[in-house]
Amino acid sequence: MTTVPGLALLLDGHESRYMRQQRQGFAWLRFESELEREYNSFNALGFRVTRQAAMVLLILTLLAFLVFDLSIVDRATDLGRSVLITRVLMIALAVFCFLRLRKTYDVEAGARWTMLAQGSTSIGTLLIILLYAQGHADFKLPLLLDGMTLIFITVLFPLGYSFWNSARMLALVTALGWLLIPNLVDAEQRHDFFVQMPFQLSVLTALIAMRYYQEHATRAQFLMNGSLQHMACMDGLTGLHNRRAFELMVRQSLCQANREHCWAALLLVDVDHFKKYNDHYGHPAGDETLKAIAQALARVPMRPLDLAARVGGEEFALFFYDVDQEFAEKTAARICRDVEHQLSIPHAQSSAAEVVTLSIGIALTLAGEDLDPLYRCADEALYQAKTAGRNRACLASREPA
Ligand SMILES: Nc1nc2c(ncn2[C@@H]2O[C@H](COP(=O)(O)OP(=O)(O)OP(=O)(O)O)[C@@H](O)[C@H]2O)c(=O)[nH]1
Repeated sequence: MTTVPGLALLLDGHESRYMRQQRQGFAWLRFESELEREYNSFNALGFRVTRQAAMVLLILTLLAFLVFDLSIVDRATDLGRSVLITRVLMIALAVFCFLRLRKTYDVEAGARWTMLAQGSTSIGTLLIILLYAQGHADFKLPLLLDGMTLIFITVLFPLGYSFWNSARMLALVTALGWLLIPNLVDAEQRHDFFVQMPFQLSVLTALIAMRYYQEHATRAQFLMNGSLQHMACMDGLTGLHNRRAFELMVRQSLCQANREHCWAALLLVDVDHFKKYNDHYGHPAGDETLKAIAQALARVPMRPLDLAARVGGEEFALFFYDVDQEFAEKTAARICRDVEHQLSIPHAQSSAAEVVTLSIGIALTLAGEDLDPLYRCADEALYQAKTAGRNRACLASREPA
């Protein structure tokens, strides 16, 4: 599988796991474990409607067979009764599967359910094939295998089972079918059956090959979607979240903070005298400095809802969930210190220090607050930090709600 050159170029240095998987290839139709789980839920959602439609079709077909059987089968005989009982059981199983499919949205439950569904599909398929052969034997009809092929198409395509699972199921069902059918039919039908076997084998191989390419294409589409989504949320220069993704995630976290009655802090971080830095050292050096600062900032958020993002040219933002004023002030002071003393990037034109420094505006949430007023407050605090001499953090003074 080749990667799309344009995307690879854009993601230079910040390769997403989707792009990495695309580069590594997936000829065996398997991704690394976390991505595989994500793909399974993507696939399950994609096939939800077709699976349900296939089950409805199956139920209707079985009902039609039942009506047909009721008109031709002699209910007084053991065979007649067993045919009807089997049909009713198959309809009950199909209805049960259909109801389960309607309920199963989440993948964890789906994974447990898939094994049961695949097991019953295999048994159901084999039963249908054997009943079909038995029926042909009883009524002395020529034994055609296209019915079997139709069932295989259903197993391979609309049910959305993975390539490997459907290939295993079909291999097992075909082997058992080929083993058992010759014992159910008479010599003439057995002859028909053996004549048709090579044809059926080639049809089956072609179907499985088609399923392989279909799954490969679905996986490629999944990786492409993931890459594009990743790119839409990521800043190309630094690899941090971009402003759009940051705002989206912070808004969600603020809703959660309101529900859980906890505090959150927004830190707006701005590089001091960056225009002078660019003018003096050149734009490429400016880019390298932004990357180094971004790397330092990316190490600060430690918990799942904490975030670091690049929200403007030389402006970054940090969000911390469920923290207090002391944490926010200490963290901001530590960031300023680390960039000044540990990164220690020379800045001959700065009035704040001899190295690149940061100014930070801190704002803590008030109850029920949205991002916009919080952002404005952090921006005002940042302005205070700038006017107070830069290379420092200022906390926005706020009225409690
Ligand atoms: N190298 C580089 N420079 C950028 C990038 N984005 C924005 N800038 C520069 O960042 C500079 C920001 O300058 P100003 O907004 O005047 O702020 P400043 O010079 O940092 O001054 P203070 O913020 O007041 O300390 C501009 O010169 C922009 O060209 C970028 O991606 N790479």
